[in-house]
Amino acid sequence: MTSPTPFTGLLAYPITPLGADGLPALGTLTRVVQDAVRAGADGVTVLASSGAGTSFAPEERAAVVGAAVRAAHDAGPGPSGQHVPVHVAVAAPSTTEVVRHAVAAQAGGAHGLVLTPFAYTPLVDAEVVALFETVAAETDLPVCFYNRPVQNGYDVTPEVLAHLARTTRLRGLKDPAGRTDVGARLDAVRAAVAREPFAVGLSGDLAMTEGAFTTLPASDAWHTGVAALVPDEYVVMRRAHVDRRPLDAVVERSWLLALVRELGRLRPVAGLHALAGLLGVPTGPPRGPVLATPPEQTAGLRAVLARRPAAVPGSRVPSPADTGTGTAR
Ligand SMILES: N[C@@H](CC=O)C(=O)O
Repeated sequence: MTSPTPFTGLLAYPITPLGADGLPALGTLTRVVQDAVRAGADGVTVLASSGAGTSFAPEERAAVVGAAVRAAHDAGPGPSGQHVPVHVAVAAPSTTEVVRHAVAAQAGGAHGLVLTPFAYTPLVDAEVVALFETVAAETDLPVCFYNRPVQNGYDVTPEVLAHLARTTRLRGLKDPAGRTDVGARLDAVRAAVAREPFAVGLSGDLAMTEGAFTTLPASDAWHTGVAALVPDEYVVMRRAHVDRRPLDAVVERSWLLALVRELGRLRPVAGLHALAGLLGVPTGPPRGPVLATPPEQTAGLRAVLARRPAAVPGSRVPSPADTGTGTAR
């Protein structure tokens, strides 16, 4: 990373818990966000894919953003000694709607935006650039590019990132950790954005957990939905990865690997809701068309949870090594 950005460190992406009425359960969300912050997460992103952001109406999104911002603030300072930032994912099928979400997020106290280009037909560079530049003209918030090449049919190039880092407040990338030649990709992005404040981050729990102590290259950030539900173990793994202390992390890493492999057998968001329920975080199933995980498919998750390490000593103690990569908010 070339200089401070808020998209740095371990960034937890909570589900949006739902009540029996099908509406966002703000008390439960508050608890999830506070647990993640107190465990040592460096930031929180609501309403992304784990949080099923595109399934909520504007007033529901505003309530989620407000609850998350309050929760993160009330949880006290994070590892950097300052309150952790809350980012809001603002994907929508039209630029008008993205801008509306972005403006609302800023009004609701968000500290950053996470934006993935979203369309039925894969977009081209000029359309993506126009989208990000339009958002930048309407809000002051820093933006993280959420790159989803498989799902969106668009894979952002280092050149487009460099352009946007110059012309907008693009300050980060969330890129798949499982892509081929991820190390070369990160190097190419870093070289392209070297003149701007920019955090090069990864996502994909399986690739990150499998590779954390072997092939996974160093990155400024990990973006993860699983970390929002089991933050203690994730904080330990991230810090061990950053500090290159593999032996300290082996218990948590082994357990997380088993957990993410089980989650990989389930549908993505529904699997996180099932995990939440098993962890005592009350939530209904995600909104349709996503279906709830059938109870008979949760045996593997139950077995992994039964083997959860009893305690994660020291996981709530801030590590200068993790914040020393330039985090500043
Ligand atoms: N891709 C996830 C975060 C990483 O696990 C999301 O958008 O919620």
